[in-house]
Amino acid sequence: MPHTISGFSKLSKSEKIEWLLNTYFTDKDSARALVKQYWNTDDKLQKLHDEFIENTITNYYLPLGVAPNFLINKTIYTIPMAIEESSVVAAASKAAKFWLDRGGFKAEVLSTEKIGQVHFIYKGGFDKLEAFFKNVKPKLISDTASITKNMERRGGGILDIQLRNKSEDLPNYYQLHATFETLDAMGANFINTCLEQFATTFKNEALLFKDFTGDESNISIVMSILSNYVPQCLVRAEVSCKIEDLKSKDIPNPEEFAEKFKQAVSIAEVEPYRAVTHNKGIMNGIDAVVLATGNDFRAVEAGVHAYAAKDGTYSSLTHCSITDGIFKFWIVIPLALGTVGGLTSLHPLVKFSMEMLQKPTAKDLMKIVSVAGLAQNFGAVKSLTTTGIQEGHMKMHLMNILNQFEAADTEKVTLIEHFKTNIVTHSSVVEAITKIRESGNFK
Ligand SMILES: CC(C)(COP(=O)([O-])OP(=O)([O-])OC[C@H]1O[C@@H](n2cnc3c(N)ncnc32)[C@H](O)[C@@H]1OP(=O)([O-])[O-])[C@@H](O)C(=O)NCCC(=O)NCCSC(=O)C[C@@](C)(O)CC(=O)[O-]
Ligand SMILES: NC(=O)C1=CN([C@@H]2O[C@H](COP(=O)(O)OP(=O)(O)OC[C@H]3O[C@@H](n4cnc5c(N)ncnc54)[C@H](O)[C@@H]3O)[C@@H](O)[C@H]2O)C=CC1
Repeated sequence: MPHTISGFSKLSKSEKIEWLLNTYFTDKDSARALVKQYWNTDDKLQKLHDEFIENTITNYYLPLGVAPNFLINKTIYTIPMAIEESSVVAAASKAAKFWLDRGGFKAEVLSTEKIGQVHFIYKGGFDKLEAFFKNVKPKLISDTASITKNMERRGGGILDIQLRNKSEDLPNYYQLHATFETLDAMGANFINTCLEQFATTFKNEALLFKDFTGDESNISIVMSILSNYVPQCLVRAEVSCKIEDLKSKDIPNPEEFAEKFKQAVSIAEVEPYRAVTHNKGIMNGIDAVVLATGNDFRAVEAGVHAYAAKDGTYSSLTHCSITDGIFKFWIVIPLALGTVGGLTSLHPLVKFSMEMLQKPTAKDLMKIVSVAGLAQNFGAVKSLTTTGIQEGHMKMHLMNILNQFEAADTEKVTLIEHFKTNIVTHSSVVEAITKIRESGNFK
């Protein structure tokens, strides 16, 4: 019967593993061997990974794939993608190759402003609070001088602090709503440190403000934290070409394709059930690059989906137009990314990815990630509106099914050949593998 434990965090790594094995596993030797099999043989490298998080017992691998041939604003990139799902890297690569001959991707950063808030409770008149805020605002800024000095030297720092009255939404609730420029850093730690200093100064100065009476001076700070909703940290990526230039092996009738593609995007703009899946397809590309470059994918996910719902209904992040014979397809998304800080200079494979991306600035990375999302969506919607998604997806997923059945290399060769001309479904693969095994040819 599993039991709880106190002081688990203080145990050594081996002790933690032994506790787990004794508590949950019947075949302890196999479980121990598995955990250890995933340790890196280089002890120093393993220690680095152990120390990224807490209570580490082993490593959890994800494949790192690459999608070549991305032409973005006249530069060619090979994009690193860390993802577990088959066909994503292939679809991105295929879309990159498709647009390579059609002018490539154009991307531009529209804005780079990050947001943080001090949430507080104030019991008194708003006029007095406003007067206090005006009075204390310069000190809020000056008290953070030691924190912001380096960021300001680089050209960033605190952009503004506003007082916001939210008391109609929640009794006595107000905010300091601050905006920041964090340049090549995602900025979470910088922003949170500034906010906590704002909170301290704000609370202390309120106690001294002579116009506050009674309860008014006793401001209660609820919390100070950055927002992962960054609608003023936006990037736009686009592809476009003449409709007739869409013609290719898979697109024999470009007019019909363009219309149907645009309809598919329009459906995702108005129908939330479709929009969620449409955007999931976009996030296949975005998350994979965000992960490969050591960025915070939870922060990106939360911010992107909030942006998709900004007009009150969850909607598509991409858009399509056909005007004067020109097919245009674009994405606008908020992305708070870093190319310094966080894991970016610690994880060896992140450093490798950054070098492959030609050492991007945060703005460069915003463009690359938005393009990965757009390309991914192009690949998925192109398949959906032509062959259907299963043909390509299952072609790539075939290897996973074969591995589930522990197919030998010889069996794989035969079955891959067989499925070049047959439809891949889970049951058709099971049937085929059973058949060749029963024939006794390979085992
Ligand atoms: C899967 C493909 C690319 C096959 O497409 P294909 O036409 O069979 O590929 P091909 O063999 O003719 O190769 C053409 C190019 O595709 C790429 N490619 C092709 N195969 C590979 C491979 N093995 N490894 C790496 N790259 C590959 C590669 O760029 C290659 O060029 P080359 O390298 O030969 O010069 C195509 O059918 C496709 O793009 N399908 C869409 C798949 C997709 O979107 N998958 C995402 C997962 S499904 C999902 O989660 C999202 C979804 C669909 O629900 C979202 C939504 O609903 O919107
Ligand atoms: N809600 C959220 O999203 C939260 C996220 N986090 C985590 O915070 C981390 C990111 O925080 P950061 O403050 O970005 O990282 P960080 O704490 O590593 O700081 C990066 C620092 O790099 C320095 N720097 C050097 N060159 C710079 C340049 N060119 N531009 C800008 N800064 C430069 C700055 O001093 C900057 O503060 C991520 O690991 C994230 O997962 C932490 C708390 C909350």
